[in-house]
Amino acid sequence: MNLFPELKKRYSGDNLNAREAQRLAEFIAFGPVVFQTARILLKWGILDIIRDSDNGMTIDEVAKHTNISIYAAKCLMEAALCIGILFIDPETDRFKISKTGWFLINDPAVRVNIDFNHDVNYEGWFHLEESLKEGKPAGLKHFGDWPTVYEGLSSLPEQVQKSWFGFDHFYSDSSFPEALEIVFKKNKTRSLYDVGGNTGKWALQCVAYDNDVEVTILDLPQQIKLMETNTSGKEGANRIKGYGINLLEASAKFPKNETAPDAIWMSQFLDCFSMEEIVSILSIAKEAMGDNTRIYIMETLWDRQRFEPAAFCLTMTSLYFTAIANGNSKMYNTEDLAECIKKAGLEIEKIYDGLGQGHSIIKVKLINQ
Ligand SMILES: C[S@@+](CC[C@H](N)C(=O)[O-])C[C@H]1O[C@@H](n2cnc3c(N)ncnc32)[C@H](O)[C@@H]1O
Repeated sequence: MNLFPELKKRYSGDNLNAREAQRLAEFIAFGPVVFQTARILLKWGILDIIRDSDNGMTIDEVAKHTNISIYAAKCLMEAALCIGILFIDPETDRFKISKTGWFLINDPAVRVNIDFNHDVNYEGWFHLEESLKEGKPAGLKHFGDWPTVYEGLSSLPEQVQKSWFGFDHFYSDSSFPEALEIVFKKNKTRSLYDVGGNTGKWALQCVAYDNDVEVTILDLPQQIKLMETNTSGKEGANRIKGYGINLLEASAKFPKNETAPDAIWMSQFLDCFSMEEIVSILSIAKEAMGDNTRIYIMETLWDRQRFEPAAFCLTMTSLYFTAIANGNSKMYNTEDLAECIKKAGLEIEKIYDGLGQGHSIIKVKLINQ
């Protein structure tokens, strides 16, 4: 595998000594309670008050300030010590926030991931084994009886929707400014199909970027309704059209206008499908392309991450796709997507890396154009 340098360094070889390896194995064994302890420390504001204290805090002080029992404070804070969220100042014997605690409080990506994992994934991952064996999202059952999470998105409980969209938007939103430059400045785009356009966030940015841009959002019919409510009355919304479609249906076709679109945009979309389905969707897209049309695939490809924690998040997120989303898709690497693009009879023209939180854009054209 052609990994980016930091990943290659980290993932080539077995780099821990025996004691570190044993500790990591126990960290894994207690993974669920490590997660819940950290989440509760954040939710109850315990990490905040310790950070804001002048000189750290004792267990009794935390119990008093947060109105919890000394027993609860002791359990949480002793566990936090061993997890590495807190440390004891050797001079004062008081608990202080570690660097890891600081990231838990301040890193927006960590907060989004905690909410996503607690509200959307936590219970579903109990069914990961079944999902892997059957290629079906067995962990989705407790939310509803849909074949994939996408049919259920608009009817998920409010808090679950909030965390799902928070996760989805956090990653794509931060890449949109650079993506706009690539799609509209480096390439002359006037008409764009936004495939899997979701709530219309990208489409709104496209029409605001340039007064001549027209966007058609292709998404599941129930999602199009949500998008229309979300975009209604906003600047340029009259240049956004919705097109309800299930791209997994055999008869699915992109809308056919007099001229082919300049751009077909797929952001965080192809990761919702198996490789076989991706080939089929790209083949459908190909039918709608003209010589000058380019497909822009924006994905967080885990092998192209500059920083290892990002690759970690992405390979873990793959298992959300397994247990909750659809049972057959993942966060892909470059090789996988390149294979699908080739099988669909298309060609990679260029790959732009390092957008926002670690997105790449694969620009795709018809062969020999
Ligand atoms: C992960 S979201 C991506 C949203 C957005 N493009 C972004 O970058 O934030 C995937 C989108 O694909 C849509 N989708 C999933 N399965 C689909 C299907 N079979 N046909 C059409 N759209 C689908 C979902 O409704 C959802 O809006």
